[in-house]
Amino acid sequence: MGKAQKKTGKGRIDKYYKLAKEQGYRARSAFKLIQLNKKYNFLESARCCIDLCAAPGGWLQVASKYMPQNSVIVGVDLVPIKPIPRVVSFTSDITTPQCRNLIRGELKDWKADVVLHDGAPNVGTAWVQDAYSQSELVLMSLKLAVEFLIKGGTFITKVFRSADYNSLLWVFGQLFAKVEATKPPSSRNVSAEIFVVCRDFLAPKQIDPKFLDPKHVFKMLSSSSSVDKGASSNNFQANVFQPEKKRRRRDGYEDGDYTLFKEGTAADFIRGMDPVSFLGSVNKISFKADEEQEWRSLDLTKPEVLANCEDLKVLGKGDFKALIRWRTALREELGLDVKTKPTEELTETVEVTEEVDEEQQIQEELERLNAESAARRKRERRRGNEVKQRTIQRMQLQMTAPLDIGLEFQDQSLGLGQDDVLDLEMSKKQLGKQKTYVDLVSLVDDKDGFESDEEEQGGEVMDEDEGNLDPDDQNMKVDELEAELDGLYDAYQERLNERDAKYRVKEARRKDKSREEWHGFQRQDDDSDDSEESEGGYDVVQAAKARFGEDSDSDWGSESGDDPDTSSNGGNLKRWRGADAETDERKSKKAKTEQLETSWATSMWFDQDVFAGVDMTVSDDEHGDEGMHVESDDEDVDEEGGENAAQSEASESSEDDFEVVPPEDQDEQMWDVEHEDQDEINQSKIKKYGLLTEEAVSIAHRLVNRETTKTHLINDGFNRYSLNSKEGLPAWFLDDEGKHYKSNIPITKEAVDALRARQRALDARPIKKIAEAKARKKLKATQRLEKAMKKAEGVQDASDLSERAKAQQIEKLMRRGVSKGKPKKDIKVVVAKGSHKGLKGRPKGVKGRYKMVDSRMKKEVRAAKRKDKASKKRKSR
Ligand SMILES: C[S@@+](CC[C@H](N)C(=O)[O-])C[C@H]1O[C@@H](n2cnc3c(N)ncnc32)[C@H](O)[C@@H]1O
Repeated sequence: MGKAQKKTGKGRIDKYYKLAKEQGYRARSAFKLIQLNKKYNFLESARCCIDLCAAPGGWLQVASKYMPQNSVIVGVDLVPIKPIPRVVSFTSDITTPQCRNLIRGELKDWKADVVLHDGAPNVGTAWVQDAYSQSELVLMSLKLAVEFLIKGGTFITKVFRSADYNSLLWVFGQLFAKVEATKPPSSRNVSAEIFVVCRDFLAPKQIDPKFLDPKHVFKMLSSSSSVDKGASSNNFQANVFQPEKKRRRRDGYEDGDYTLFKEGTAADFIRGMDPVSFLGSVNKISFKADEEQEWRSLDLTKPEVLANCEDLKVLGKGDFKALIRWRTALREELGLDVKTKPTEELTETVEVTEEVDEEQQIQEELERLNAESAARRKRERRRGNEVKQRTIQRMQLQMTAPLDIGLEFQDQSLGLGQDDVLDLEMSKKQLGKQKTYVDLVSLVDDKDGFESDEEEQGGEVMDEDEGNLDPDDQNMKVDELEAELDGLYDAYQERLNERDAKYRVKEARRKDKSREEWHGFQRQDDDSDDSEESEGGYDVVQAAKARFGEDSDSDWGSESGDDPDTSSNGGNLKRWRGADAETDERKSKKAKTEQLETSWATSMWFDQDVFAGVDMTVSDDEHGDEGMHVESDDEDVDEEGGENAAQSEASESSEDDFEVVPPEDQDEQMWDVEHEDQDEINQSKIKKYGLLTEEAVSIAHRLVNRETTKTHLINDGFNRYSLNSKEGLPAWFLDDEGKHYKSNIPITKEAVDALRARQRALDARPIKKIAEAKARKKLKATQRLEKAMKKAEGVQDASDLSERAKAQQIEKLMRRGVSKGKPKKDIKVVVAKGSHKGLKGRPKGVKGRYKMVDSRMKKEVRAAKRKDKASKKRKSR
């Protein structure tokens, strides 16, 4: 595969660009004509050629090169073309009669053999030109071509594959014997352009003007595709009352209509037969005529109606309906309509006026839409509940972690492929057509007005719908919506956090306590030299070291047990011997603790609003276990358990023992009681880790240097950021405020340097793995020594040995005890080179253990390792 083409700027440079430069063509498009001519050979025999839309003149250069000497070549373009030998060029718009006259003036009564057209609307110059679509330009060039082409002549034009393409081909087919569409290799694949080569001009005596009239040629098409384009009256209706996703006018503007802003008169609206499509097609309703001015001053023309008439593109469904109601009332007032009976009766009436039918139609359509949307909401709610139930079941079966619930929940709510942002657009669609969401959305995209209304489709609130709901229902809906939005936000946060590597590590540690801290080695039995099992920890070892002094090197290993009271070797040994039984107990406790943690996390999770209303049965046992969790003797768990216990205790006591009393003083609400214990937490953190932020260190420096006082600091604490009530504010808002709405405490260079120095000191510590390896080594040494001592005791007690023999044996044992274990046997590595490769048997001159290696083997070993690693990775996924 070749290199991908760059798309922008100089990146557009490609083979043909370079070739054009080399060969002196003004545009790379010259090669398109060269290639077309190579295929159809129309230039060599041509005596007269007209190039429409010819600037900068690449095609003219080609024509001049390939056409016979003394042939006539005329080029026209909106922009001036630099002179080219043998070419006459002028500046004109090919859609104007002036251009036609200029060509006529140049050719006199000559006819052209070839008419070329490579035009494209000049996007970005004059907007009217922009709007003039390519297809219309093609039709205009055809109009000139049929006027100037000789019978049997060739017309070559560029068209874009669009909705108009077939219509154009049909017209070409009426005027030329052979019509072929082709894409020369130099035309970029990414471009939708295609060249149509029309040969053998039929030169009919009479050409039906409709063939060259864009209104006529593209009419069929627009009517056939009107459903798509949203241009038919039906669709306008749909646009107003059931806005569909806005479709851009990719096919260009409507015939003869090149403006975006349209004004309609009130008379048209009132007297017209299709008020709904009228509303969908204009931007403003004006009151200019005398009659309209009178309507304006009528009582039934309320100020809201007038305001609505000012800009229809910003109206919602309710506003449109108000306008329709106004129209009906006015028509009745003017005597254009008779007052109609209720809908049920109307259905039985056969002779109803057309307008009444229409109103009724709208009414029915609206009712149908309301019913549909209600059913859809219900379906969605049911589906949502099913998913929640399923997730809870899976949770109970421990098939999923609380985090997964968020993801599933978010998946089903946000839809697929929307995980980069908190997508309000999707959420509001998913969450139904609720008023709250409109409020939310209006914050975001109100500017788009009608367009956004259309794009939001069902998202627009059915004002009357809401009006029909009783307030309780509405409140419930709003609560539901808010809860779901909260859930979505949580899931979004979850997702953000999960992308954060630090958070992932934290989570992994939280879930797997064994990863959090290394707890040293667990004593298995005396002979075991497997060091994988661990209990104790480097930190504990260090602490023990600190407690018993650095000099007792051989002792500290034995101190690594959990019980600090056990200070002697003997005591530890006893502990270790009893460790088997204890380990089982500990394991079961640990498992229980983990289970408890999960259940705590689960209950926390299900405490969220979003699960309100879902029937969840959590067994009492699980709750009851929380107490145990607190009592767990595991150090780390204890810490968390303490917190959890405190929390659960607080919540329990608040539920059982206290009655919640609404605050008497409004001011009290201003205080952030939720984080009352934050100071304590901060203090304990500072005690444990020291000051951690530049701000804190800066303040500390200032205090030490007497640049500030405690009172000052307290006074500074009362600022505009400190007394904000957080009551009732959504979580996403508070999060955002937490990030940005806070005072900036100045930091000093010294503070930053101090923190950096501390960090460097921390980094300079031996890494955990080294510490672990050292500790392992020491543990083994201690084990060996103990073993030796035990054996020595046995030797000492032996009665059949002389004192001398005993002494010798004990010495030997002790030597073995303090030695570094069995020395590793030396294995010689013999590299098999040249003729030795692949030879079996001991190589000459090599004594002892040996291993033959060669380069092939090295590669194979490496490959095997690679494969092993890859398969491990796959398995772990
Ligand atoms: C792709 S360029 C033509 C390149 C030309 N074939 C060449 O090889 O140098 C399209 C040209 O169409 C011209 N054009 C667009 N609309 C026109 C119009 N209404 N009348 C005349 N020229 C027009 C633009 O000015 C532009 O120069």
